[in-house]
Amino acid sequence: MSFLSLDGITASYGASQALFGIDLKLAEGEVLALMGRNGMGKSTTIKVICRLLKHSGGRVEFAGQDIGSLPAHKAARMGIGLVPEGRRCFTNLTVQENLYASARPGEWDFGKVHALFPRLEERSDQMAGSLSGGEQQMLAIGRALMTNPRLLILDEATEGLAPVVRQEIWAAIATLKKTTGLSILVVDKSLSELRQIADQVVVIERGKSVWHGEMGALSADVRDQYLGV
Ligand SMILES: Nc1ncnc2c1ncn2[C@@H]1O[C@H](COP(=O)(O)OP(=O)(O)OP(=O)(O)O)[C@@H](O)[C@H]1O
Repeated sequence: MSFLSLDGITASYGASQALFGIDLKLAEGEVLALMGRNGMGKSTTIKVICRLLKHSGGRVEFAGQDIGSLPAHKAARMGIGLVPEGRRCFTNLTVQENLYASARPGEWDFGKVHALFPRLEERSDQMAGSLSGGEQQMLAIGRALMTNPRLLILDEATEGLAPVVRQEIWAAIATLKKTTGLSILVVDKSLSELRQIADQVVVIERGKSVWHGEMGALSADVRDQYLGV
């Protein structure tokens, strides 16, 4: 049974329709890459999963439950942890306060987050707004982990970061895959890194899911047609 499943999801921003039929399945413990060119509907799909945007049609299930009528805070409480595009940490709180603010009981605590990102321990008392972009990204991931999610969603987690920092973030995601039973949904454009980590891929084109399958089966034709790589 799928841990997360979207079936025929449609959604709009006011009068402007952005999703025209998204189907997606993610099994427990797997990593799914959501791919597609700019503006195709990846972030909108994530908003529907996190209940930040109401869908107009279709069905969204998480952990065996229809979550279509839940508000965002209840979806979060069920175990959906989001690392949003643009990081969005509390810039006027310290690193430690940021982590504390999102903490919920479970195995993820300060110690585990610090072990994953030692830099966050070194910067504990520093204001989040004074961190580098990469450190803020680590903090955003740390914050999501402190909620003790069962599904971690990363929206463009490596965008705009220097190559060496991107590698640190990818290494942390690989560690999460290897050492936890977390299900992970990742939106990113770097195919070479996604290849190392994703089990499944869903490709979105103009608000519709047009291809899904195992990462190893993502052919050059599909890449040419939908990803432009
Ligand atoms: N708040 C909004 N109000 C109106 N339209 C929006 C809003 N957010 C996104 N859209 C539109 O919905 C469509 C899908 O956007 P979305 O951000 O989901 O794409 P994306 O695949 O995540 O793109 P990117 O890779 O550039 O982040 C686009 O046409 C976009 O212009």
